[in-house]
Amino acid sequence: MERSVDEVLTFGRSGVDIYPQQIGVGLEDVRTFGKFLGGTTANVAVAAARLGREAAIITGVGDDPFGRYVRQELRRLGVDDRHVVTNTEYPTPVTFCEIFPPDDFPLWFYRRPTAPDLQVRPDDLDLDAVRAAGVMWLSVTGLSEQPSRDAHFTVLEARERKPITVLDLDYRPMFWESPEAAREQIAKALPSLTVAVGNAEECEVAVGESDPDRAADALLDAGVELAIVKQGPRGVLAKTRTERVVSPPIMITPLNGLGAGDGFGGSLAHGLLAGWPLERVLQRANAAGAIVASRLECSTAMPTAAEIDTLLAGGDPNADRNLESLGRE
Ligand SMILES: Nc1ncnc2c1ncn2[C@@H]1O[C@H](COP(=O)(O)OP(=O)(O)OP(=O)(O)O)[C@@H](O)[C@H]1O
Ligand SMILES: O=C(O)C[C@@H](O)[C@H](O)C(=O)CO
Repeated sequence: MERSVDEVLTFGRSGVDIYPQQIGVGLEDVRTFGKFLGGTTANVAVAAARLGREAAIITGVGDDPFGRYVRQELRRLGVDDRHVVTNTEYPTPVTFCEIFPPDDFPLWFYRRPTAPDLQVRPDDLDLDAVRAAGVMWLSVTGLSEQPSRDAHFTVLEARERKPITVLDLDYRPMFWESPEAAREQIAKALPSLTVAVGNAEECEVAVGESDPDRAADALLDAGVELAIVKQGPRGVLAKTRTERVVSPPIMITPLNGLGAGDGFGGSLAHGLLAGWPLERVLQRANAAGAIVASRLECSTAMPTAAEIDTLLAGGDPNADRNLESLGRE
């Protein structure tokens, strides 16, 4: 039976992550790579699916083997691909990274002049699905160029500020002429959102504040009901108009921090839908982010609820992982 309502519907980047299997060396010296589903919003959808949510993604893929791989992998990981648009003009993008633990993970995007996920048009959208979704999750990159920008604002209009409508402040400078250009579009979007989530640097771009408290206040002033400022290995700050919660990080040995924010995001969507107290939502999202940071890749690194429980109980959520997925040869 075809599903009609998505609990978590994301909209944005998808592609293939080609990540090195040697750690601590530049791409010029990497010998072998692994192939994984990637793209921040694809990862968030997978993270939510892994936690038991019915998740789907609006995105575009090329009419090529990597596009077929993205669809196949989305389905394998529990994400519905019925809103995925096949674009015959541009290839599915690939993304490389370099892994220099504990905190340096340069990303190399191959998606010029554009990628299918930024070519999704307002006409491609199933607005009934957009309106019905429990969580609608958008990211800032989707605002960076047309026709994706119009499609994003069409989604926001259709949602009529229905909770839970989230903007991931995810700012990747290569997609923008300047931080100011991004800030202009984010400012237009913020009044239509109920949740904004980003790290301190992204908050600086979005609202001109990198201090976590001031950034959260500025996001609330701009119209959201919940503002979350992620601070990597320093944990998170979340604010509503009546509550302020600081959630400490869960210690883990980091391998590749890329995707930690997406693991956090999928778990955040799950916890907000469950209606848990903010403190529990954040604690589990932090644990999810930490687990992803301890693994090589992004999408297939997203934890199950049992793995989050294990980490929170002081155990090792990677005890049963194979060595390759932990970046060890
Ligand atoms: N090294 C780490 N150790 C423990 N927890 C971590 C670590 N890195 C990230 N986390 C957890 O994951 C959450 C999200 O990570 P981070 O702040 O790096 O997101 P991000 O900047 O959006 O990352 P990305 O966009 O690369 O996925 C953090 O709030 C934290 O709880
Ligand atoms: O988000 C992206 O598009 C980059 C990735 O391919 C990768 O999955 C990642 O860094 C997730 O945040």
